[in-house]
Amino acid sequence: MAAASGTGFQGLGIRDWLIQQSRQLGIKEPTPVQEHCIPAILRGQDCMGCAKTGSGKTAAFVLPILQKLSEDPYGIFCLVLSPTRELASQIAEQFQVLGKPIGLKDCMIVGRMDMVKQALELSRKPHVVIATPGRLADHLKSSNTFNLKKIKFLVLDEADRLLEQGCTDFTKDLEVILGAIPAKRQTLLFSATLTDTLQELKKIAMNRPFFWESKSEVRTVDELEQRYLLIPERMKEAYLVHLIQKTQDEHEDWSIMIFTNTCKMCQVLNMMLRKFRFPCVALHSMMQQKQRFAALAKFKSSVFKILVATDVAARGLDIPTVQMVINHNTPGLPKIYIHRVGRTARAGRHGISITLVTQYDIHLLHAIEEEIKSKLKDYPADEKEVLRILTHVNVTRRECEIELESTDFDEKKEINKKKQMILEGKDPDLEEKRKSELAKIKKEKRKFKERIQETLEKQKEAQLKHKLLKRRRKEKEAAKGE
Ligand SMILES: Nc1ncnc2c1ncn2[C@@H]1O[C@H](COP(=O)(O)OP(=O)(O)OP(=O)(O)O)[C@@H](O)[C@H]1O
Repeated sequence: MAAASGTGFQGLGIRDWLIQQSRQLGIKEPTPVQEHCIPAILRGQDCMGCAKTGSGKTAAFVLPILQKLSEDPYGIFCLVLSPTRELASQIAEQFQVLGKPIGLKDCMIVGRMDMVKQALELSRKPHVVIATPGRLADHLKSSNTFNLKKIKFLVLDEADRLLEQGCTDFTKDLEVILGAIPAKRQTLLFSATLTDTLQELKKIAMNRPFFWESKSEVRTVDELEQRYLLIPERMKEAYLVHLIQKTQDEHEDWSIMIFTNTCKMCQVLNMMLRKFRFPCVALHSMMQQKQRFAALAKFKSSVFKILVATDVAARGLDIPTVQMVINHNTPGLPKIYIHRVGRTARAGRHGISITLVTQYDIHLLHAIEEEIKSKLKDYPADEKEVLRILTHVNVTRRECEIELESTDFDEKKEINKKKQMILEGKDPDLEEKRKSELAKIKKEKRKFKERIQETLEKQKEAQLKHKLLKRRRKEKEAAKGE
């Protein structure tokens, strides 16, 4: 990985015990984001760091926080927020390893895990709390056995995701959390894609933050080979099977992450690839949390070399063995593309990404290229081979869909949706009614528009006929006159 030129971590003010500890993780020379952000954080400034995927942003905040903690240890000293439970777990691991010499006590507060156990851990005043916003807000609302009134550091990892109103909207939970922490604190915000939400983020970091952004024009790393494959929609899965087979034949030791856009598609692809005897596991938000952690652990340890995931795995996950990312769907937002492909080619390693693009997605590909300031190259696939397996793959995929439909997968999805609404303080039945009324109004509007269109067209037709008749009449009269 490109190390910064300078006098190493010592020159940045990091103490020897932390330098020793970092070495054990292969962190020897600071990367540019570390070189610039660590001194600012040690000086006591708020900090916003925007650097490419896999460039060491986590250590850029973990190291100075641990150093400050070692000078004045108490609990709860630091709160880190992450958009996903898997990422929270990874950050907790970095804190544990680097903070071992000072006997760091950390605590992870994430959804779908035992709430009572978590409340007990919080009451024991850990030094660092790493949390997803929803679950932490629940604890703050329901418990008085802990408080966050003395925290010195607030970290928002993947800060732009925490602020945007995507399918999981964190803004209400953030309000609760920001209301429970002191105004006098250091706020640290990191992501590979901060710039869209810069103004909102600046409001959270109140004290004119130190802002550092990597200079390079291209927004993905040089070590990443970015390819695309233009294919017909109905051949997507056949191409996917072909790509995986080819990669496994040529590079036995590679791990592959496949991203797709829905939980259902993720489940179907996983089932289908397993029928072709590929060693794969799935990761999506409709799985139980224990299953999610277990799937990720199996993939990380290379027991399974293929992970089929939704965007729940797109940000932050650091798995060095991932050499290839396949986008089963072209991401609708360039930002999501940047994070997905950033799961490979990390920390200076090489990697390849292949994005499947259908006839309907070409504009998305152009938007991605414009945003990352780089052109993707065509991937040469063996079309004959794909045609040979096409029917078999499509039949297998259909079988998996039927198999999944016979389970309660869709029902579970509905139940999860309702649960989410209740948590957001909405009444699911009322919402349902509102939705169907809205759909009715839309339908009526559409019919009305269609009727108007029809009338206009009829009028136009009549006018044309009238003109035509007039012209013919004139022509006849002219002929008679002659
Ligand atoms: N100074 C360093 N030298 C070598 N390796 C490092 C250094 N700092 C961090 N790393 C390693 O680089 C990898 C990527 O780091 P990290 O996960 O912090 O990236 P990131 O910038 O947060 O990426 P993302 O935007 O995808 O979340 C990790 O395995 C980490 O241990």
